Amino acid sequence: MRGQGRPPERDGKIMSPAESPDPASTNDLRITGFQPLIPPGELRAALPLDVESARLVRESRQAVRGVLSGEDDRLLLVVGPCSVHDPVAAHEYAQRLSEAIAPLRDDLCVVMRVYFEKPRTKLGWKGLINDPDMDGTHDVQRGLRMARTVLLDVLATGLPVACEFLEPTSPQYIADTVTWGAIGARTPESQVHRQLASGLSMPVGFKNATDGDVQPAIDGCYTAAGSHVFFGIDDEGRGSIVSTAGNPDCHIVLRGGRGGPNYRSEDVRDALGLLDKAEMPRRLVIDASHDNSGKDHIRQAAVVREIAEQVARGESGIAGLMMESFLAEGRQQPGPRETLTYGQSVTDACIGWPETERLLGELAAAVRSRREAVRTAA
Ligand SMILES: O=C[C@H](O)[C@H](O)COP(=O)(O)O
Ligand SMILES: C=C(OP(=O)(O)O)C(=O)O
Repeated sequence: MRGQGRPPERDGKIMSPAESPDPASTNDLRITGFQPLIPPGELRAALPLDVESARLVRESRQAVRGVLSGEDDRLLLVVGPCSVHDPVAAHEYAQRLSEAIAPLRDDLCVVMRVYFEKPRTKLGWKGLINDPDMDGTHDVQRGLRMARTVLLDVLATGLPVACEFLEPTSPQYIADTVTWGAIGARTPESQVHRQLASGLSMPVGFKNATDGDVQPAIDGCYTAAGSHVFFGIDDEGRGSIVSTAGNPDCHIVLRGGRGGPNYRSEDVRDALGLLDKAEMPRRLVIDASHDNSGKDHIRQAAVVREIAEQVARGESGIAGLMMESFLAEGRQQPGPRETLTYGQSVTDACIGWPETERLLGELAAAVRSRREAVRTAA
């Protein structure tokens, strides 16, 4: 590690070269700290998935697979806050959503967005796991515990959950609770994330890249379907060589790009054409948020309605839809929890609850119309 002898210590912690420069050292010169992380198996044992929730995860993964393959003619709906920053508000949202979708289950296969890892365009709050107190103290151990507690709590309301996976080792701590995973728009081309997806136990959506290019997402699905060998950690937290079997349940997600949106029927047709060329199933998910709505929650609701119209007209390539929704509409700057508006996003602007409820009903109606359109055409 360092030049000669024992590395210097302060308060029982090994000091990094950045804290105690050693002119002879060539290593870790810009690392300012290492803190041991709880082993994944230990966190899972401390906050276990109960039998009922494990059944929910298994069955909902199977349901999502059915919708993605087209065997199940419902619409997959991944809906919830852009990010979770307040476990209490996340719980209230989950309870409301769980009640609201009960009568719509024949038409919608709903998974709640419970996102803890936020990829940033430049700088910004990186989510509850990375900085649970939103104040730069980065208590990651606490963040992991809080995240897992929220996941178990949402499952207890009867709702399956969706997460984006960003840190390559974080799934070891939480993925057993997750029904649908996302590889976000900043990472579909990343080999690390493609390898990661190849070992995940749930269906995974690869987003198109931030420039709007859909091909990296298609290549991501293809790559993740294969087996891989890469660096990771095991349940004890030991650095490991990880081997995976490959994930056959990957699909693309259209989320718009710098050049504009890609949710319209001509964009869907183009994307399905690319899937044909890649000899992949003609099924995709559309995210109504992000560059499909310019991160404007009012526009997002209009985009959801335009996608619902395509579904109602019989577009069978649209397997699912993503929507960012929370209790209060809009967004606010992250900050100390007690200063924030309850139930409002601290990342992207979200559709508020009353509009969300209306959209759920409209989407279910669109699915019923699609069923009818398909029957009539047959
Ligand atoms: O979904 C959330 C955001 O779109 C994503 O984290 C990027 O946010 P940023 O562009 O504000 O950094
Ligand atoms: C970051 C997200 O989306 P995207 O990767 O499409 O920007 C998200 O859904 O939280």
